[in-house]
Amino acid sequence: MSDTVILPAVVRTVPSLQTTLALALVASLCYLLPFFFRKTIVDKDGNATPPGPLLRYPFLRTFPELRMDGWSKQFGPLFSLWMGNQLYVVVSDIHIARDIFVNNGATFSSRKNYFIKNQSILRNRAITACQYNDKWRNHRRIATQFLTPKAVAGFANEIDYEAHIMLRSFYNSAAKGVGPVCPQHDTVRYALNVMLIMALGIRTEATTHPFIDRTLELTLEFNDLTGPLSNMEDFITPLQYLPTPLKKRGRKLHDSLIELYSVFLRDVEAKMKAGEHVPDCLAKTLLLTREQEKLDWEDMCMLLAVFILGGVHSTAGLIQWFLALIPAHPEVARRAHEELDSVIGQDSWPTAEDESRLPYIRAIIKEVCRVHAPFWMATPHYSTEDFVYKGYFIPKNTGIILNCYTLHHDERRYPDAHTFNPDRYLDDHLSSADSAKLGNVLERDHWTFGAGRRICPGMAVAERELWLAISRILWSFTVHEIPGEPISLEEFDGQSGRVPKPFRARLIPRHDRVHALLQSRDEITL
Ligand code: HEM
Repeated sequence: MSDTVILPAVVRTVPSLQTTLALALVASLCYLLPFFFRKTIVDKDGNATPPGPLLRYPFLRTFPELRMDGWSKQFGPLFSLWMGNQLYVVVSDIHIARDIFVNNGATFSSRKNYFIKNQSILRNRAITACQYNDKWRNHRRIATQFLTPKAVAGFANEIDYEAHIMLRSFYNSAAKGVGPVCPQHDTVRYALNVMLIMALGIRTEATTHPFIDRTLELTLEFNDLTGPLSNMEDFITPLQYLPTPLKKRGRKLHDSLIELYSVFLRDVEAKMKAGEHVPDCLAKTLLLTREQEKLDWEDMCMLLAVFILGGVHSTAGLIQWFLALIPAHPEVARRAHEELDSVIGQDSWPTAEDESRLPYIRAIIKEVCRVHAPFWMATPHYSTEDFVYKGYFIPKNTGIILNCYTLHHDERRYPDAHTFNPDRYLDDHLSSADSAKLGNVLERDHWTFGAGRRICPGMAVAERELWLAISRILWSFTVHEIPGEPISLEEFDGQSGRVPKPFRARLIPRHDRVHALLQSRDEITL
């Protein structure tokens, strides 16, 4: 008998090494590709999510609005975008914006629970990080008591005074028009003081006050950690379990915010207990109503913090944009000066009440807001139900982006949109807050303050600050570039909230009354 072993048939069918590797590769690709490529979701009636780019972009952080603008032209005014595991729908048309954000606000007014911004830093507080729930309603109502036009009018003297002090500081630091002015610090201090007065009943009485630097440090850190589309950690869940540097910074920022605002809150509390006078401000209201409103200590600190985080760089940035733009537009400055000289004259300067008499200056401010909206994609909203819009499926838990950049450069609404041209607003007599309520969305001035139920509650105070600052700068000075120091009109990339790159300018007093008027008030302590 032969010793030959006959192998069973099954052994002969074992795949070769190459085949095994190929199969493993296909299996891995099947598993991995969905992490890199878009997925179209279809509802039970066959409606699919809007079209959009093929790849997923969890890293889209620098100037995402320019990418969005390109995609809106490629895929249409309602397109979708995947950031890692998160689907976004991007709205780039004003009619769709009204339908989604305003008419269907019940579905599109929540916020994504971002890991860094909402869970780590703000801990679902500070209004902006609250989901669409009773807590958000409650916190927004409490803050709004200080932000309605009527409430803001109650702070008229204080805001007027802070505008005066900012102008005086420009004048003094410019050595009466001879030297250069670097407007960053004074504009930020102006907006900061207005927020501090409303939130805490205090102001920084010196330009070198350490609180200015500390607040700015924390605000810039917040801006850096919380882009409008946010971070990889928000879109790639496993990263949340790793000790990433961003995670550490987020936690540290949370602790720093609580620590800083606790000091102020305790101070107000101590004064109230001691029976000392505390001016009406948010902190006082919070302490008086904390039980009735069911507020914990972190709720109160974060409500105070959001006045500074939301209301300082946004407003200051727009004033800086105005100062950066105006030297390049002498014709605009000339017409503004003509209007001021004929309506106000040189014996006094513009007040809040003069706004309706100075339509060209109001138009300049609206145009600055349009051309340099600090939040080009507002703050994305989040859907809480499945929704079908004109045959497109928008699933529950989709991020909704208001693409302000594209809306503000729509040639049908803003002819010659890339040109700075205040004339386009000459017939617009409304405040931005009133304009946002217009039934005809084509007449809304701009979308810089967002839309729908989440629209910026700080509009009235921001508009008053912008008005007093810009009308008075125009009344007091002509603004010039310094020879050899061209002012860059490039956006400076704070992740959330764009300001110009730091620059210097010359502010030359326009007439003899400027000196006397600016020196007529001194710094005070509150
Ligand atoms: C020119 C200055 C300002 C600009 C351009 C601005 C812009 C915005 C934008 C775009 C949003 C998001 C809106 C949306 O989700 O649709 C927002 C929200 C918010 N803003 Fe402002 N803002 C400014 C000033 C202020 C001021 C002075 C405050 C003062 C407290 C403030 C407080 C807030 C708050 C609390 C939210 C969150 C609202 C919510 O989620 O319900 N903002 N702002």
